[in-house]
Amino acid sequence: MSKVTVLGAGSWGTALSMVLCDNHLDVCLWTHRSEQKDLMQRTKKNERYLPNITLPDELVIEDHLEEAIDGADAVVIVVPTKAIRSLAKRMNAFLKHHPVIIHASKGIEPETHLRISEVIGSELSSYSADEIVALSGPSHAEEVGFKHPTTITAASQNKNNTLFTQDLFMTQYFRVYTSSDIIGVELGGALKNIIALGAGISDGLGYGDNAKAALITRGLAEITRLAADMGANPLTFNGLSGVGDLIVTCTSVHSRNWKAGHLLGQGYDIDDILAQLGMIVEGIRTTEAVHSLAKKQKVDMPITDGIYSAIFDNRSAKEIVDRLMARDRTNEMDDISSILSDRYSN
Ligand SMILES: NC(=O)C1=CN([C@@H]2O[C@H](COP(=O)(O)OP(=O)(O)OC[C@H]3O[C@@H](n4cnc5c(N)ncnc54)[C@H](O)[C@@H]3O)[C@@H](O)[C@H]2O)C=CC1
Ligand SMILES: O=C(CO)COP(=O)(O)O
Repeated sequence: MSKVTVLGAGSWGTALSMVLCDNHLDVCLWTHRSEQKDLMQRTKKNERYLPNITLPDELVIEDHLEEAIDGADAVVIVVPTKAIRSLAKRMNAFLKHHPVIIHASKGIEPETHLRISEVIGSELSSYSADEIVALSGPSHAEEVGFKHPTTITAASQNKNNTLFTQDLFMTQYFRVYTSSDIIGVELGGALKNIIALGAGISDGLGYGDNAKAALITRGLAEITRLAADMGANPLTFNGLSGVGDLIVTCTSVHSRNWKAGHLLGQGYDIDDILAQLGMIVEGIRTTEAVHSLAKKQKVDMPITDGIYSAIFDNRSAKEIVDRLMARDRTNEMDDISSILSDRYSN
């Protein structure tokens, strides 16, 4: 039986551990807080991050990193992206063997503009980013915890590792597709959080479905534009980790990014919002990263610019929407035509 270790006992790490347990794997869930380990062991619940779900008896909870990864055939990293680099650094000191490394976190490092697989690959001395697998798609932990049908994509340059990951996670209620476009899959998962903040802002301002559909559609156009510029296949954005994740995050009551945007739209202060939610809102850090990345790449991202102004320059949500609506007139298909002609002109 394969041993799979999940690093990060938040909502997503816990839900993914349960999927792996359903596949009768030997699953170890690691938390960096010993009090959380004790509580989860005692109550068989992860009350703070995934309430109302009972953890399987066979799930092993661990708080020692070295013991958690010892002998694992696969290690699944699911911590907030701000903790990825330091965790990978710690892992590097303990890794004596070569498990398949999978990550399910969604973001971009603001200081380097690196994707998560690139950050992990840069810290693990015996790995390259090309062999890391990203698992990403429309998948709220709360629904996976209830075993509601969910689809997701496992992406890597290493085909064997994507197929291995598909085997590990595929269950009756959790369907895993594979892809070789890890750039598109990782960027889709990261960038949709910015647009979800925007969808929340729009709802918080009391605007309706027309405004939200506009944000989702024009948001898709601008995140596809940046991703294609970074080397992604634009068609990946028609898939689960593109439009699929955009829809679920912009429209679901479970989304922390949507919730944070909703409160911003209602006029609350960002620090108060984060304290109130008590869970990671990746879109904030990703907005910071993408604001500077888009400037560097000279890619036009008006919605991202607006969200950045609302969060980091204290501009009112209403002013941001007015500014977006008053932009120069344009042809709807201009950007997608130029992406396709750049990609297929040679
Ligand atoms: N919650 C969800 O439905 C989904 C989340 N994700 C992604 O998964 C990643 C993790 O998110 P969640 O589990 O939702 O977060 P969460 O906010 O539910 O939990 C975060 C967890 O990370 C732990 N943590 C914080 N700093 C840490 C550190 N330095 N070292 C180790 N552990 C640390 C916390 O103790 C907590 O257990 C994020 O990048 C998120 O975008 C992806 C898909 C679905
Ligand atoms: O990525 C997610 C669903 O696919 C989770 O989104 P939130 O982080 O906004 O809750």
